[in-house]
Amino acid sequence: MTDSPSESLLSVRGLTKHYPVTEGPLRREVGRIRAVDGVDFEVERGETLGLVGESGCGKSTVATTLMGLEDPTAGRITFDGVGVADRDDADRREFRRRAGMVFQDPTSSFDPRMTVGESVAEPLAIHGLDDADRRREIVADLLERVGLSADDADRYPHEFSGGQKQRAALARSLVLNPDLLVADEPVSALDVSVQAGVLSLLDDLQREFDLAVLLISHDMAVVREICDRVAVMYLGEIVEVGPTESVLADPQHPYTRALTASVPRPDPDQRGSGVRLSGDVPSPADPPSGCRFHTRCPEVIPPEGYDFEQDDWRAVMDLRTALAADDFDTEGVRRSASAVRERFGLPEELPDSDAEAVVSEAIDSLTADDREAARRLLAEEFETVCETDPPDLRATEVGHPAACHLHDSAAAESPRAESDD
Ligand SMILES: Nc1ncnc2c1ncn2[C@@H]1O[C@H](COP(=O)(O)OP(=O)(O)OP(=O)(O)O)[C@@H](O)[C@H]1O
Repeated sequence: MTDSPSESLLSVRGLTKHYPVTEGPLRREVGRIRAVDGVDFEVERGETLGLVGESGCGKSTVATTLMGLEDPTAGRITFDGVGVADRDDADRREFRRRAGMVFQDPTSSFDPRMTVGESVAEPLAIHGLDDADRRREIVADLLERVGLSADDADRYPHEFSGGQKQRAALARSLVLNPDLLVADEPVSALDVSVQAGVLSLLDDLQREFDLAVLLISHDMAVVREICDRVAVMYLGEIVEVGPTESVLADPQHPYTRALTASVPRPDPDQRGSGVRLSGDVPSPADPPSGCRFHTRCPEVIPPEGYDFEQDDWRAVMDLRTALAADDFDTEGVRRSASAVRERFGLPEELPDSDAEAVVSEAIDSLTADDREAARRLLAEEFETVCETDPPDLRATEVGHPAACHLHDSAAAESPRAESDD
C-alpha cells in the first residue's frame, strides 16, 4: 500500500510516546512521562537529518519508536510510502533490512562470544544468505570500507578499541545495504581523539551507499559536521527545523540560540557567548504550560503594560517558576527581601515603578511566609503569552520554521529581548 510514490523515504507525523507512571500493587496510572509529544519530520532519500537537543528531550525515544523497538502511543510513521503499522510480517522484515541502526555504546552491538566477522555477518544469515563464503567476502569488503582490515573478522570484540568497535558496528548496520541508517549518539561514548574519524567515516559511508541518515546527538558541533538539515528538540517537541547552515547561522528559537552559543563559529562577531539557560530541564511528566521552554528561556516575552529589562524579567520568571515548584527555601531566603532579590538576580529596585510595586508586594508576602499569595500576585500581574499559548512550528522571516512567540506578529511589535546573541 503506497501512499504516494513521490513521498520522502521516512515521514513521521504526530509521533507521540508517553510512558505511564503507575502506583500501587494494581499499577494504577497516576501520570504520564511525555517523552515524545507530537513530532513531525521527514528524512529524504540520501540526506542526513540531525536530531539535536539536551539529554532527556526524547531523541532516543523517537529512534526506538520509529525503528519499531517500541510501539508509539500515537502518530503515523511512513517508510517509502508505506505506513509502518500497516505492514504485515514480511513487510516488517523488509523494513528491518532497509533501516539499520547504530547505538551510542558499540559494545551493545556485539556478542562477546562471537568473532566480529560472525557478528557483522549475522544479519545476512538471518535474512537468508546461506552461502558462508559469500558472507565472508561481504564482511571482509565491509570491514575494509570502514577502515578496518579483512583479518579483523576473526578477532573478538574485546580486542577492539571503542572507535574500532563503532566502525565494526557501522559495518554491521550496513551489511544488508539499507536505505536508512539511524545513528543514536554514535560518537559520544568514544574518546574525543577518535570521534572526528568515526564521524567523517559516517559521512563518507552516507555518500558511498547513498544512505539517508537520522543522526541523533546532544552536540550541535557533531550535527554541524555532517548534517544537511537539523531538527531541534526540547521536552518532546521539535522547536526548530531547517538546513543546518541556516539554523546555525540564524537560529530562530531561543533554545537553538542557546545550543549554538557553545559551538565555535568561523566569524567571531557572530559568536553567541554568554547565553545562559536558567534552571534544569523540567520533568517530561509535568511539562510547563504554553511554550515548554518558557521556564528557562533567556528571551521570554515580558507582559504587556510593563517595561522590563530582559534580564530583570527573566529574574522575575525564575522567581515565579521557583514559587510554583516550591523548591527555593533551602537557603533561608524567605527571611529577607534582599536575600530573595539576590538569589534571583533582581535589582534592589526595578526601573519600572509599577513593576517594582508588584514585585515588592510579592516579596513582602513571601517573607511573611505567604508563598501562595506571592505566587498568585505575580501570576496574575505578569502573565506572558509564552506560558499561556503553545507556539506552532511555522515559517519565520528567514524561511525555516520555528515554534516561538517572538515570531507572532503581535509579539514582533513588542521590544525584542536584549539577550547577548
Ligand atoms: N522506558 C521508559 N520508561 C519511562 N520513562 C522513559 C523510558 N524511556 C525513556 N523515558 C523518559 O523519557 C524521556 C526521554 O528520554 P530519551 O532517552 O528519549 O531522551 P534523550 O533525548 O534520548 O536523552 P539521552 O540522550 O539522555 O538518552 C526521559 O525523561 C526519560 O527518562
